This record gives sequence, C-alpha cells and structure tokens, in this order.
Amino acid sequence: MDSRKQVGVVTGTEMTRVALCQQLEETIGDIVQIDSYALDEWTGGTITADVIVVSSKVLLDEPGFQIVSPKVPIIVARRIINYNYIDRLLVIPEGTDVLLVNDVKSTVYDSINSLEKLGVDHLNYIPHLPGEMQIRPVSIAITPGEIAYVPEWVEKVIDIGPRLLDLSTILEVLRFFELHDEVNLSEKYMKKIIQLSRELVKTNNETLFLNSHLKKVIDGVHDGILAINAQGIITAFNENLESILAISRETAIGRKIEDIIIDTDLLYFVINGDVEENMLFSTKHYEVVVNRFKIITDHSIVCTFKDTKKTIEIEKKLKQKMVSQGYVAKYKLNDIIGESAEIQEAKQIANKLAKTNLTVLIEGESGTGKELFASAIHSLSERRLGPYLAVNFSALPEDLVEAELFGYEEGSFTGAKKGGKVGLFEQANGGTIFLDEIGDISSKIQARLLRVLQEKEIMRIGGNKIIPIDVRIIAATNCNFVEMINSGKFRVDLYHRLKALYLRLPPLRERIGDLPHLIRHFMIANGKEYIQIDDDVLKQLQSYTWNGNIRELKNTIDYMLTVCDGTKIRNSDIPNHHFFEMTVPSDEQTVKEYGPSKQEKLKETLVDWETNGERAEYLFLLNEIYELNQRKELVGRKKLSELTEEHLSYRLTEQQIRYRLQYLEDLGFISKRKGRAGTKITPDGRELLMMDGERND
Ligand SMILES: Nc1ncnc2c1ncn2[C@@H]1O[C@H](COP(=O)(O)OP(=O)(O)OP(=O)(O)O)[C@@H](O)[C@H]1O
Repeated sequence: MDSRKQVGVVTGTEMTRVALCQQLEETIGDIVQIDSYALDEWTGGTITADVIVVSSKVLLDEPGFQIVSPKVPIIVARRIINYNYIDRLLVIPEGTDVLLVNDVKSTVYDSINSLEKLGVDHLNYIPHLPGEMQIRPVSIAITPGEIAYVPEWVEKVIDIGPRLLDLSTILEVLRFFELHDEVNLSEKYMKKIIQLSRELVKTNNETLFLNSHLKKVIDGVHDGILAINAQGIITAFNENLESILAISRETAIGRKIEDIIIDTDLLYFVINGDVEENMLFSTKHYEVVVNRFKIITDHSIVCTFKDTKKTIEIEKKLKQKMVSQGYVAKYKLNDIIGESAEIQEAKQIANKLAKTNLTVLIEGESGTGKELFASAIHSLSERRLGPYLAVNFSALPEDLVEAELFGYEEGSFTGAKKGGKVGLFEQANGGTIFLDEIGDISSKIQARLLRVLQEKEIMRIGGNKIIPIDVRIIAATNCNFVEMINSGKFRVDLYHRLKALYLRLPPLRERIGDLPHLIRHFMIANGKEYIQIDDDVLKQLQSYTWNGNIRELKNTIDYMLTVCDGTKIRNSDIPNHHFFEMTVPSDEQTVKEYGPSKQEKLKETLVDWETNGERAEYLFLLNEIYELNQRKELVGRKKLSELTEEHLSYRLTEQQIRYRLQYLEDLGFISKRKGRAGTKITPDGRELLMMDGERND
C-alpha cells in the first residue's frame, strides 16, 4: 500500500478536476498521493484523505459537498489563470471589448483580477454572469473553461482552460505535511515561467517580423492606407497617408479615429460610409479619392486614399509610352487636309465606317494617306480608348511576321525568347490593328489571317491554347488585288473577308485642287507659315503627276523650305530642273516580272554574285536601302558610300555606287525615282534578301 500522504482534490466540474490534478501531479506528485473528485460526477461514498483541497469556496456550501468527511482538514484553493493560454489573449488588439465569462460572480471578478495581474491588461473586460443580458454586442468572449455560459450571439470564444492553483496553495499543502523543504517548488515554477516567456518572446518576434514586413508592404503602396479596428482605433497608417493628411504615423496609430481626422465629412465617410464606397476629398495640397471597405471577420475598416493628380499623371505616362510604341492612334479626321469633293467624300465614308466594327480594306497609291485614315477611323470608333497598332508588312522580314503577329510560347523554336512572346493581335485586344501593305504577306500568313477573321481567335506558335481576341482589322494596300488574285498570289476568300468595308483614297493628281491647302499645311507644320510661294512654282507643282502622292509632296515642300532664302519659294528652289517633266513610273511598273521561274532566277543571281565575289557587296547595298526605306529616309549615294566604309573593309566611291545601283535596278531589285522620291527596294529585292537570310540560317 502507498505510504505517501494523501491529498484529495474536490472540484465542481470534471474539467477543473483534470486540470488541477494534472498540475499537482506535475509539481508534487512524486511526494504525495493525489486523488481527485468532481462533485457533478461523484456518485460513490464519502471522500477521505489527509487533506482536501477544494477548488472554490462556493463548493463548501453545495449540498453535494457533504460527501467529504467532516473530519478532514480543508484547504480552499487560490486560483490563477492558466498562463499556458494567455498568448491567445495577447494577440487581441489593444482596447478591444471582451466578455469575461465564468460560472459565478466571484470567479468572474477573480479571473479579471488575475488576468490583469498577469499583465494581460490591454483588453476592456466586461464581466458576464450566466443568464445576464448585455447592452452592447461584444464579439469576443474569454472564459476559463466555462464555455456553456457564453451567450450564443458571441462570434468568437477563447477558452483559456480552467484556472490553476496558485503557488501559495501548493505551498500550503506541502506545509500541511511539513514537506516544504523536500521539494524546490519555486525552481519548478521558474522553469515553467521561463518556458512560457520563451514562447512569448518567440511569438512576439514573429509578430514583430510580420508587422515590419506588413509595414514595408503598406508603405510601398502608392496610395494612402488607413485601417481602424472595430473600436475605431487606428491600426494602420502608411507613409503616403502621412503626407496626404499631414499627420505623422506615430501620432495616429493607437488613437481614436475621431481624434485624428478633423474633416467631419471624411470622418463620417470612414466610420459610417456603408452607403457609398468612395468619395472625393480635398486637402490644401491634394485631391484624393477615398475608397472604403469593411473586413467582415473582425469589423475593421480599411480605406485607401488615391491621389487623383498622380493617377492622371500615371495614365498620361502610360499613354505616352503607348504613343512611343505606336499603340495610340495619332490622327483624327481633322488632321486630313483637303477641300476637294474626292477627299471630303472619303472623309464622310470614313466617318460612317468608324461607326461599325467590320473589317475595312483601304486601297490607294503609296502616300495617299491610308495610315492616316486608318488612324482616324480608330479614333472615331467605339474602340478609341483601346490600343491602336500599325503593322507594316513590308517592314517586317517574312520569317518574323508570324511570330510578331501571333506570338509564341517559350521554347517553340530556336531563338525563341524565354517566357514566350505576346503577339500583336493579343496586344491590340480591345482595339484596332492596322495591317499596312497587306498584299506583301505570304500564303502561310494569309491562311492564319483568314482564321483570325473567321474565328476571332488566335493560337500562339508552339502553343495549344486558343486565345479569343476582340480586334478590329483595317488593312491597306497599294497593290492591284485583281491581278494578285488572278496570278494566285492572294487568296480570294481572304480578300473578300478583308473587304467587308471598303475605302478608296484618290491619288493627289485626281484632286490637285488640294495642293495649295496641303502646301500651307506642311509649311505650318514646319513653323514657316510666313513663307510665300511663287505663282510659277505653284503652277509647276500643280502640273506634276505626284506618283508618290502626299508623301512625295511633303518631302518636296520640306526640301524647298530648307533651301529657300528669304520669305518666298522660287523656281530655283525646286529640287532639280527635270523634276516636273518626268512621268515617274509607279511601283508595280518598275517591278520586273520574273514569271514562273522567279525563285530559280533569284537563286541564280545569288550564285553568280558568289562566283564573282560580289555577293556581300550587293546584299549589303540592298539591305541598307531596305533599312533606309523602313526609316523613311532618303537613299543618297553619299550616304551609301560612307556606309560601305563603315561596314565593309573598303569604301565605294559615289560613282561606283551609281553603277551598282543602276545594275540593281536593271535586275529589278530596286526602283530609282528621280528627284525627292528616291530609291526604293522592290518586292523582288526583299525576296532576294530573305533568301539570303534563309541560307545563313
Ligand atoms: N490628306 C492629308 N493631309 C495631311 N497629311 C497627309 C494627308 N494624306 C497623307 N498625309 C501625310 O503624308 C504622309 C503619308 O501618309 P500615309 O503614311 O498615311 O500614306 P500611306 O497611303 O499609308 O502610304 P504607304 O502606302 O506608302 O504606306 C504622312 O506623313 C501623312 O501624314
């Protein structure tokens, strides 16, 4: 039989019994024998022991307590909160109202007392007894193991477990048996306390880390941020808000919102703005839009303050970026100059076309303003706020066209960029894409384009996902489509799809009456509106055929404005005296027709050049002409001569360049126009360059 002294523990409930018994076992269980009883469960006979520890004074008056033998001495326990759970309380924000629920009045107040003594004094404890009414709703209840008494409407219950015996009660038990020298109780307690402190420090560090991380995040946001808890205490106030409200974070955090925000409209909105979600608010230096939202789980409120000026600036910058990348339509209908019936009619039609969403085909000679009209149609359409992208097919090397238009997935071909590429169609989503010189596209691209028009969807190269797109297509050409279709160069089905709507732009010679208006327009654009033009010069300009149309006219005016002395343009300022007597052949007429064996002939040319050691030189010249054309710069013999010195190991004289250009023109790879129209690479010239590119791959 156990010879140790017997301690009986009597509690009201089973839960308290288990907790106190476990506590005594851990502390003095090795020197005394512990038996425990809960009155609400005990059905056996009389309880005897050397001493009885009763968990609460109130139990002594309970009828059930008679089961304890009256001979046995009794120690009434002093209880303290179970510190193992107080970390659950420390995370509740300061000043929060909490119900403290226990079974009887004395234990409610005891619990509050002991919590405050333990340092958990940052909460606003509201004592709550079983069955008591509460006037204001409180969302959190704390109870030391008495969950049953917590009112149903409380949203969150924190059970900190039954209160434990305090150190003095355990010492009293030991003294009773005169065993107090045998066990170093304070050491055991200290160990527990140290362990608890460690956990608290750890939690505290984690909280500090999270707080500083969160602070960095909210300070990094470009808007002002304000958060208040359910009690109206400010819990977040970031750097941007400091400057908007001209209040420091240190002053604001932890204070009641009404002490900080003096503007009554704003205060009302922050606290009660359930109806509206945002409001405009002005300070001396700022105009801000305040957005407000409630966090349902803890009834806190978060507001963001967006500086409208900054927002507009950001939008402006974004727009500028888009413009520089060509994502915004530059022209409106008013930018199209001309009083003639022809151009007025074209403008009226464009206005009507803009109202629909259908594909438009614009036909017109080079330089008649096709891009200008496409841009104006977009600007007038419902899509005007969406992107506008202009793609010039003659500017893109054939093998790049597909990747540029449709994009690709990562690793879909050698040299594909990491992360893949978003194609132009995807980039133009919600807007308009202008496909210039559509007659230049290969049959492969024609087939893909047809699919875009039919299905309104694309698939990236190497991808398997179908991407729906909402893009309006405006295509333009200066080619004769009928000829191209007849010779099998262009798909008839694609042609019809593109030509859902149609706009023909008249060449300048058909509306020569517009010439004076256009000349004035270009003078103003050059800031030289004060310059007059000699009548004779005007007559000569009016009799010219202008195959390069408005672009050619613009170049001519730019030239004459540069060379003229004084305030009048005279005959001597005309670029060259043969200039207006020539009938300049159009692009198509200068392109040499190769017939069915064209590819063969191109290959033969490359082989010939290779054999004669001329390949690098001719291809270099062709490539430079191509590049200059893309940049819409004039191809000059002097410039080409300088470029040879820079990029080849020798310099070709201007005379040598002249011979070579003549030779390239004879072969149909370039077309040379007299005067300002300049030298251009022909489609065959481009094909030859591409063929050379393929060989290099
Ligand atoms: N009616 C006009 N009023 C003012 N400027 C014009 C007009 N038409 C064309 N231009 C100007 O002429 C130049 C050529 O116009 P645009 O590029 O639109 O022609 P295009 O038909 O698309 O040429 P291409 O077929 O060679 O691409 C541009 O500088 C444009 O601003």
